[in-house]
Amino acid sequence: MHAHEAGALHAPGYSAAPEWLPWPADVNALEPGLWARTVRKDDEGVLTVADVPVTAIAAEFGTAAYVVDETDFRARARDFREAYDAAFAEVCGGADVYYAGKAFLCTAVARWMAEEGLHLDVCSGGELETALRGGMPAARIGLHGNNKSMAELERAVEVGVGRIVVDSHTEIDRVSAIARERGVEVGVMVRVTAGVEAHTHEFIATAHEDQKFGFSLSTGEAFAACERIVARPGLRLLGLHSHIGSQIFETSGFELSARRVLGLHARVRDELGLALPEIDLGGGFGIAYTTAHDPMTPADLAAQMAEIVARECRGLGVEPPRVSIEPGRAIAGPSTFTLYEVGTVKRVQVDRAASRLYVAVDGGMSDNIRTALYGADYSCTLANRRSDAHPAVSRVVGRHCESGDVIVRDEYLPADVRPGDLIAVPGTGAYCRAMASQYNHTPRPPVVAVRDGRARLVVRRETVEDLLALDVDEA
Ligand SMILES: Cc1ncc(COP(=O)(O)O)c(C=O)c1O
Ligand SMILES: N[C@@H](CCCC[NH3+])C(=O)O
Repeated sequence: MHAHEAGALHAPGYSAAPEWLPWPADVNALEPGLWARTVRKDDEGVLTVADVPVTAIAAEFGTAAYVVDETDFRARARDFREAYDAAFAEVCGGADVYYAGKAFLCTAVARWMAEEGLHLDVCSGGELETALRGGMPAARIGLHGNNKSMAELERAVEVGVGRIVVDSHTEIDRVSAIARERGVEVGVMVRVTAGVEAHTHEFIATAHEDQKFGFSLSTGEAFAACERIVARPGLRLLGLHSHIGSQIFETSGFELSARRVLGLHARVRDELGLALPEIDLGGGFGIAYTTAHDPMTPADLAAQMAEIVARECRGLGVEPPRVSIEPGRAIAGPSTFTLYEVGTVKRVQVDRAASRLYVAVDGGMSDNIRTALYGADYSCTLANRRSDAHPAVSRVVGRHCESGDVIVRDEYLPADVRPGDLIAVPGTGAYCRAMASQYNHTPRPPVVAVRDGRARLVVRRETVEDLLALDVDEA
């Protein structure tokens, strides 16, 4: 609602809440489907994770803090691995799940993924080193990126990553040169732009034609890339790769991209005489940030995708290659909430009929840029007590020097929310710590992993000393 609309007529019961946000039956209750699996509220209304109260987490580690339910993170990874392996068993002997580390990666997470039997998709030298330090076997790592540096490519070949997903003709030549110099053979996949308009935010769609990723299928570039790889020494073409975008809820986009990419797979067989052993259908599976989202389970997704691949392969008369996928958000996202402390509360009149509570917390766009960047919606709850106050339309904002510094645009909080209260925002495991900045010289929050009644740091809080450590003092 804008100021110039202040004179508009409003129906009785009008409030500043958007239509999709339902009036809460109990403003203290946790919305099912938004929280990690060991998260509850105790009798006093205190949020707990794996039986550890957030009041204790705040006291020990401070706020703002990302709190990850390790059991949940691991279980989601395992659910994907088992569901895809089972669904694709008869189609192509099983499937591999590459956790997309860009969603959130630290040494501990790399270790969890190695232990849970997943593969890992990295997209930079930094992610590669983190994966290795976490004990992920190099053979289970895939390297992505539209502009990998020579140093990154050399390191990837040196440690023997399982695959490099090539994104340009220049890169094909670079990897070939590195392989030849080292006298090794490098497995590569071709990133294919399948020309699919994924139904998601423009900034996170990646398979339409007019963007930077991959080789276009429709112009013949993708086939040309395959020909080039086959002709270059030191390269082994493993297969084709397509990723259509992120936060996607329907399988129709995957169906279209699978059909097109498998069409190219058939052409490579027919014209180059090569039965490529693999295909990767990417990640992008959506999660529930609010009650407006209704994601599919990994089992349903896997079953639908297995049916799509089997049908398309039958139609093309090709032997189904081994399938892999790359979920990031769907594994990391729901496992984590961000814990903040309230600093100030303001009631702001949005027009003649309605007001909104502006609840300012000790974080903001530096620890969650997604609201400002994509217009993402989040939910939240009062985490340190229960309240009998009536629900008030609220907006959780940060402490940065921007009016767009919003974390949760629309939510009901108890009207008596006050300084010193704790607020928890679920669904912040993906692309929050990973995209965190030090804007306004704000040290980045720690990541606290909780499991079996014990909380521990897996990423410590940044300090002002960390921030200053990069400055070159010319005094
Ligand atoms: C190549 C590739 N694979 C996997 C992912 C993971 O996407 P998501 O976190 O939406 O599953 C991305 C990011 O969108 C990506 O670019
Ligand atoms: N960072 C984006 C998704 C892009 C994924 C990387 N290809 C998000 O927060 O939704």
